[in-house]
Amino acid sequence: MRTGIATVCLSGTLKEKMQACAIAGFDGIEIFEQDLVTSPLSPEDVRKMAADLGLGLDLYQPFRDFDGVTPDLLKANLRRAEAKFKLMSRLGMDTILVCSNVATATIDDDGVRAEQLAQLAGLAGDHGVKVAYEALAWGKYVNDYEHAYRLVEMVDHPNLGTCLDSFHILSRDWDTAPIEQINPEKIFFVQVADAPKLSMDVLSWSRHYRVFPGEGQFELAKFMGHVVRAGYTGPVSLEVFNDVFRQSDVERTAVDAMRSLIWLEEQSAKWLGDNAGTGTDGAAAGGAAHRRRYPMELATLPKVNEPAGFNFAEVKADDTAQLERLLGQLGFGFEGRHRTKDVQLWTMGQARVIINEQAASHAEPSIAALGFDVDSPVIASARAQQLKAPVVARKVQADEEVFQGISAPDSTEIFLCQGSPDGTAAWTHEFGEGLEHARSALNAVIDHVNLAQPWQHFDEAVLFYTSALALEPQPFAEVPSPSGLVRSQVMETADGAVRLVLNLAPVQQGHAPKTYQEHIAFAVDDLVAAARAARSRGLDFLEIPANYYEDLDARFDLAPGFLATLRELNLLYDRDADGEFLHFYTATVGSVFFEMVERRGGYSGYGAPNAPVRHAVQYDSLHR
Ligand SMILES: O=C(O)c1ccc(O)c(O)c1
Ligand SMILES: [Mg+2]
Repeated sequence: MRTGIATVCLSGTLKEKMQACAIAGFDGIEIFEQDLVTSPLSPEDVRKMAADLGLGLDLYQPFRDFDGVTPDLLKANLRRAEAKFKLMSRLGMDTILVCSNVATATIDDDGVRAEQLAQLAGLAGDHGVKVAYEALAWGKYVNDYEHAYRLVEMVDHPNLGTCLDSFHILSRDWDTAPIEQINPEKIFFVQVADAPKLSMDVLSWSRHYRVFPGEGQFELAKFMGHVVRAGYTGPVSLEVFNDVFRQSDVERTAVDAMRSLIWLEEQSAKWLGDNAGTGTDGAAAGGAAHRRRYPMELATLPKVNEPAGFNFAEVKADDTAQLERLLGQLGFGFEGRHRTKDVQLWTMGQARVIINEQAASHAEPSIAALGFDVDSPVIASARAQQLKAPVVARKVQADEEVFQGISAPDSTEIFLCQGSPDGTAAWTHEFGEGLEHARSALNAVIDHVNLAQPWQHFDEAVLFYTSALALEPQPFAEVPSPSGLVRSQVMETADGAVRLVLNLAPVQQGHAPKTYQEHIAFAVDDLVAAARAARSRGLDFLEIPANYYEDLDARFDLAPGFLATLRELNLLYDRDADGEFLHFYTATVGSVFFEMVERRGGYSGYGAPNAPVRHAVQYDSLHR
């Protein structure tokens, strides 16, 4: 698959964008006109720079408001087009994108449009240029890709084809199957963008909220599957208008973009494999053995299953005393220090927490690393590296388990660990030599981990966990807090064994105390007993206001004794059709706090209705 990206996706100058695209490994780029017009580089400079960087200049765009106009306007439009064709020859480019008219069209007649597009194609032919006509979702008369293709067929000129843009097609819910009926020679270009499903006007949605494939909710593998089945072999190019990406670090965004295409390529191949025999090549029915080969080559990745569970969580601090005290009060047992490193192991059943003492001096406690149980750490690591995840190096001694580590977008270190059927971890014997192990009596597992994401890396994180770790993004929620709305995105495995909650913290204001916090939640069988035991050990609970319990009673009509227990122990409660959820939070140390939960029945949520209470109490304790 030939990969591409439009310069409009990125921040910086044209030169910076081109360099970042080359570093990220793109085959080619689309030059967005604004980037050239505002550049000090001459077209010849750009042409040379692209050649030096090994980047193809695959598309010049956009050329707007051409078709369906009065004769006067047509003349002016042809003159404008000719100037661009001449410019393209200086750039060494041969394909221009012409979008359907959104502003100046006054004649809604396919005959007239075809006639005008024929004149454009003729002129383009004189200059060796190919015109890719794209239906914008908000085009005045042409806003459907099938309509755009009908016009291309009517004109029937070798220099006129169509551009398929996944956003314009999927935002309007157009059926993608008919793409397979398009003559592949008439598909001059394919653009891909994902987006969250929002209900708003399509132009604003397109100009601000597009994201890279895997970061939104569009069925892009299916879209691409139809494109591949049509027989298209040209560039598959990202065109993502996004307010965040346009102001983020250009090299990093380019890598995020490349990751999305590598992942999309794999997912498209998978879709084709899973849907063999369902398309126009149905004659080949019979499944993978008879799978037809398509002219576009799709690369795949090392395959991984979703992780089976958390192997460990690691918190890091300069002064670890508070963390040790909290874990002890929760019921964790100290399993000793590592034989060669300054780290401690604390366990409660299968919940393993490492306290890392190697933090920079004065560093506040924070979540530093997560370990996941995978089938094969080597294969999972190979996959992550092919998806351009940065590798984390950790020193190990000869006889110690080697962890395969990658760095998540928020810098949390992710370790791919060898899972075991009974949930134990082989590396624990490296801790506490000669120590009488103070095993905790409680049976517990890590239930979920909640990580605060920097605003500029939120979408990148969703793609990272989706593509590298096979976690599934759930529809995101917005949780009100005193410092703003917190966007909350659950990423989890189908069986719920791994649950990660990504929170987009409100932007920090001035010198206000750090309001975003992260936590690790442990699931136990009997939360009330665990809370009583923790209280007897002096645990500092997050104190829940009385108003909360009145509201809870109004909503759920709880037995008075049960309500009194919840109130007495600062427990929170939720219930849905599947079951019940009880939980409590500890006070925060640095940016970390802990949660203990009990899931009853098939409850699979996170107590989302209680999240605003937690945010408000935490805010209050920071501002007291
Ligand atoms: O928003 C636009 O105007 C615009 C321009 C060119 C494109 O290819 C596109 O998809 C959208
Ligand atoms: Mg487009």
